[in-house]
Amino acid sequence: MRRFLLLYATQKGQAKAIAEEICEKAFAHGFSADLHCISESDKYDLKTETAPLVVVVSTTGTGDPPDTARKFVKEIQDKALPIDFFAHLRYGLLGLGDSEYTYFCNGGKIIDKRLQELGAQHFYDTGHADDCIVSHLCLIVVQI
Ligand SMILES: Cc1cc2nc3c(=O)[nH]c(=O)nc-3n(C[C@H](O)[C@H](O)[C@H](O)COP(=O)(O)O)c2cc1C
Repeated sequence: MRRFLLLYATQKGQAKAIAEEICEKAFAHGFSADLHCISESDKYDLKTETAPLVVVVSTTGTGDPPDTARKFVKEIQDKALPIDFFAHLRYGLLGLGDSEYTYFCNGGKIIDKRLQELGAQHFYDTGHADDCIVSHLCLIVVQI
């Protein structure tokens, strides 16, 4: 089976649930995911990772990454890191958020921007999932 690393950063559990679903769906397609919370830095090492990386990250507060991603974000924001630090990484990122907030999906955007600055490359376009759309769809369904 082809392996990939799947990290999630969640405040209330949604990003974890989505990551678990990705894991199941990927398995059915012949991929095996190493699934970890982004805070479990002893379980993965992006400096040496050769497999594709998938990150699912929500937003909390006023455009902040989840608390579980704070240490990770602090580490990758280290100005001393060389611009090719993550040049070996291929990744896809899904940001979760709600467009009712000013800083839509900003937790994901912060991580995405920094991974790019450090040389990582997308293997798939970044997605921004919007709670607001789901709420509107629920309202429409209720009214039918
Ligand atoms: C207190 C709070 C603050 C939030 N702030 C933002 C925000 O600034 N920008 C945004 O796009 N979404 C924001 N959201 C929406 C969440 O990112 C969204 O509901 C997401 O699906 C939650 O995922 P999680 O359960 O993995 O944390 C906020 C939600 C809560 C409860």
